[in-house]
Amino acid sequence: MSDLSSAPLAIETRGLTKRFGSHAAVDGVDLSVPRGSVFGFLGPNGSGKTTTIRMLLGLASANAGEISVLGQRMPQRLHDVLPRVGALVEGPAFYPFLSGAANLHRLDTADRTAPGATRRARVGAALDRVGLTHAAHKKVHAYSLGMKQRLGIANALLQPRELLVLDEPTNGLDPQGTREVRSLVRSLADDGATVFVSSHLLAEIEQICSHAGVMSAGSLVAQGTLDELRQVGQTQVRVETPDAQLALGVLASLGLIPGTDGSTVTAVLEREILPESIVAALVVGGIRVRGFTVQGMSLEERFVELTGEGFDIAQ
Ligand SMILES: Nc1ncnc2c1ncn2[C@@H]1O[C@H](COP(=O)(O)OP(=O)(O)OP(=O)(O)O)[C@@H](O)[C@H]1O
Repeated sequence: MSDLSSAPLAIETRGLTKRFGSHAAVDGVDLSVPRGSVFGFLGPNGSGKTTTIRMLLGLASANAGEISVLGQRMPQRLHDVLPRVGALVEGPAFYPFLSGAANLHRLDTADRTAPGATRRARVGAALDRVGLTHAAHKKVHAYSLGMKQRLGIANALLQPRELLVLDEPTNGLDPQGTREVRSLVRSLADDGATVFVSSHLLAEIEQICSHAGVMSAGSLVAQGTLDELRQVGQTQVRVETPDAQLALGVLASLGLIPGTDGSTVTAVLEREILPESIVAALVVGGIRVRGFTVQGMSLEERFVELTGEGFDIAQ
């Protein structure tokens, strides 16, 4: 990558690194987030997602590496870039005894790039966008967590944004709040913004994202479209048979490394071996085949393989 600042990507990093003492919380990360994508930034707790996001937004400095956001170098072009970016990181601080609308007015007033003349209309539109018009004049302490989170997103939407960066927007929400925030994220992308959303929930990423990047212990271990991420995984063959021990022998004789739980024999399919030749060998070997399937890895299996950790797939 010769000139990072001319990249047609919404976010691009090269060798991005952040150390806390001797510990690299983010370690040589090369992110490529296409414009118009909903990019899921996935990883277990502590894998470096928030630290990366803070560097992207100029909230933390990097020890090494380069960052480009909307084609501009960060943090050098911070003041040009930030007005084009809406962010929800660690939840904005709302005054509990002010209404949702009053809080947004206050936050918009504090933003020197926000035109005062259109403030009232923009606050109304942002509340409408996140479905909070009915609660605009309710005090924030009476909001549910999901409503507070949506108010945080409304804050990010007070001005038209090309990029939205949302750090774990459904964290701590009940299933209803989670559904509300998810469908909001999906609809934000429909408006044409690039959405960069972090999560430790695989199901969430599968439901709302077009692309994903996977963090593990500070490193970006994979990124691409969801389909690309599925395809790089291994393909497995699965034979259901009462002759499991014999089938193990047949598969092994073909050069595969099979395993069995008693009635099912599985093996990772090597590229040079065709499924039909496995079926033929089983038949020739007199194996009674009750079922034969060839399946790619699910995203879940792929991510567990990549990170070496189980993911929360709930919700
Ligand atoms: N200010 C800090 N000082 C020291 N260590 C830190 C600091 N901030 C983060 N870390 C460490 O850096 C690592 C990555 O943390 P980070 O918050 O970026 O992970 P994460 O993937 O966002 O996880 P989570 O979802 O739990 O926030 C962790 O080991 C964390 O303890």
